[in-house]
Amino acid sequence: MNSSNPAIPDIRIGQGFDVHAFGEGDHLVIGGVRVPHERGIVAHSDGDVVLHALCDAMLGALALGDIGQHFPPSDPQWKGADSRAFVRHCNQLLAEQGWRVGNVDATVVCERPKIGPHAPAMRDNIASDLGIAPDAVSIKATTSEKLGFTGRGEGIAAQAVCLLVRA
Ligand SMILES: Nc1ccn([C@@H]2O[C@H](COP(=O)(O)O)[C@@H](O)[C@H]2O)c(=O)n1
Ligand SMILES: C[C@@]1(CO)OP(=O)(O)OP(=O)(O)OC[C@H]1O
Repeated sequence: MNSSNPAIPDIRIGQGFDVHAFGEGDHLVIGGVRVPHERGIVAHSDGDVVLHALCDAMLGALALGDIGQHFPPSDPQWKGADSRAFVRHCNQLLAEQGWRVGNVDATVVCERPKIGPHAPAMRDNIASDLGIAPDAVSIKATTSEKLGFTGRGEGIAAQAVCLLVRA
């Protein structure tokens, strides 16, 4: 238990989920990695579903709202934004409240592109932005067996969970 307040446990858990539609373009940004693709992404920012799900997991762990409340899609300053900046900002919010991320586990859902070859670079990016080891960051992927919007190749989804521990 937390030595300063025995009523507050020393761990918190958060989860996040995000979806973006495919649109015009020739690449996606996933986990901070530019992945060549025959479609682009429809989004206000760079549309990085993994990092958006991660931000929501981090914010959710401390009940700090969601990504749209911190970085409103109506705000022009986030147009085309690098979502790694959102992750670093969320990490700073956690640090200010005395928390750090213990580990992250994320799953990307899409038929294509193949995520596996890019997963090590995504893990490195996230680990670097959170100041934790790459082996505390897991990136997995699955198709949806050609079912639903991801199965039809209309878009991409990601979910993430993270554990927070006292800094
Ligand atoms: N976009 C994707 C989807 C899947 N993978 C990898 O392929 C494995 C099999 O996927 P199923 O949906 O057929 O179970 C999956 O476990 C991933 O390793 C991928 O890299 N990128
Ligand atoms: C990231 C933000 C930034 O304005 O916009 P989008 O890139 O459209 O992505 P979304 O997942 O809809 O999250 C909301 C916004 O915070």
